[in-house]
Amino acid sequence: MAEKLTIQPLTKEAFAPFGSVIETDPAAMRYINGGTTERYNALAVAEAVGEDAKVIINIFRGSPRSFPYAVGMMERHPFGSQSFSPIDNRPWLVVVAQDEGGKPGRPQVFLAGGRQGVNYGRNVWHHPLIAMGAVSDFLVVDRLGGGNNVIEHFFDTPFVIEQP
Ligand SMILES: NC(=O)N[C@@H](O)C(=O)O
Ligand code: NI
Repeated sequence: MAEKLTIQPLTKEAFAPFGSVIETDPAAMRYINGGTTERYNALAVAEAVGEDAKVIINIFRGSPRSFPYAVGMMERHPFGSQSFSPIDNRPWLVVVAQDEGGKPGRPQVFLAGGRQGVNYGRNVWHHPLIAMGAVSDFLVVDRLGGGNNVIEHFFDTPFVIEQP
């Protein structure tokens, strides 16, 4: 029987074990350009290590997932971080897990607002992009380089996310 996963709101504090939240945090803001621009500074740090490693900027166009949704696998990127920032101002889901002996533990699900992005730290277990409601574009900053940068784990029994 698939275990149901609860959904919690995405906050900087709750997400801290997994990475950073990319949002207009007043604590990170300073005025630049003669006061015409608010700079929300250093919300996350992109990391790229290993052979020929580069930080790259991408757009992912995610098709909406249908619910109830089965979380059957998680992945991690050993050579770099990976960030997702929504372009279409639509809520989406972030699914992460702590590492337990080299495998993901019980997934944790966060509901991200349309103006909230995340940066998964290097090697953090996460589920691939889960867009909701309509085809949604995300600005993605991650790593290009040598070696295999994706490790996947498939659960013996999927977990399930009911309709958010
Ligand atoms: N495959 C790919 O680049 N995407 C995944 O890493 C993901 O987290 O969506
Ligand atoms: Ni990924």
